[in-house]
Amino acid sequence: MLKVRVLDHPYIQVVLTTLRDKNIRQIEFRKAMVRLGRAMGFEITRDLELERVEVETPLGVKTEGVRFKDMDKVVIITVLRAGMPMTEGLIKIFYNARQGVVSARRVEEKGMRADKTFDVEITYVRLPKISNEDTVIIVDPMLATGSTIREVLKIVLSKSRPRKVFVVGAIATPLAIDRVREVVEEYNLDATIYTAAVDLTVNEKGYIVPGLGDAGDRAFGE
Ligand SMILES: O=P(O)(O)OC[C@H]1O[C@H](OP(=O)(O)OP(=O)(O)O)[C@H](O)[C@@H]1O
Ligand SMILES: O=c1cc[nH]c(=O)[nH]1
Ligand SMILES: [Mg+2]
Repeated sequence: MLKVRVLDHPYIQVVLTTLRDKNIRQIEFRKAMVRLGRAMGFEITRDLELERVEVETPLGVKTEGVRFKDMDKVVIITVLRAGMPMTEGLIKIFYNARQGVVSARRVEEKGMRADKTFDVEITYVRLPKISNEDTVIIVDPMLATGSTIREVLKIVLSKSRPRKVFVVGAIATPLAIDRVREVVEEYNLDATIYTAAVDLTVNEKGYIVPGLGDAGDRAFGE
């Protein structure tokens, strides 16, 4: 089953607004993407299981507290290149995560097909071992036509069957959400999309509208 969580924390919405602003330059954009990743990671931990623990304070007194049960069962997979700054933020929260990368490029030269799909070129995949107890977090800020995330999900699922899959993006469209849902249903996954916004459309070139432009180019240069 697929859940979709639009993270409406004011801090997240403020950072998203910065990212949308066309006047923000490369370094500021990349730093904002790192902040977004960290803030979203913070919110995503609401969905992690807690367990009660007892600790003793320096005053020699025992007190009850909590810890995340499965913090050491998290794998973060970054979709290169635009996912890198978000991962830098997320890893501050999921500090024990093992990490993998999938290098994916939407083949924009061929254009978007009538059914709003792109060819996606996957040139490098390097994943750690993923067990069926792990939560896999896939990071790509832009879920536009969903062509890329669909291919990435299929690659990850061809090699593993994690307990949960979290897809983390800055902006998702309903079309991309539907394409993720198709894969989730095909593989009978427990999955959640976390996004800071849902923008309704893509333009004729497949860019999210209003969106924030080309996330990879804005963070790293055209
Ligand atoms: O949902 P889709 O229509 O597939 O589009 C989304 C993809 O496009 C962007 O990557 P891009 O191919 O521009 O690579 P980059 O990260 O290197 O810029 C973005 O980071 C997603 O991976
Ligand atoms: O709007 C979009 C669509 C795909 N990739 C991006 O970086 N931005
Ligand atoms: Mg790009």
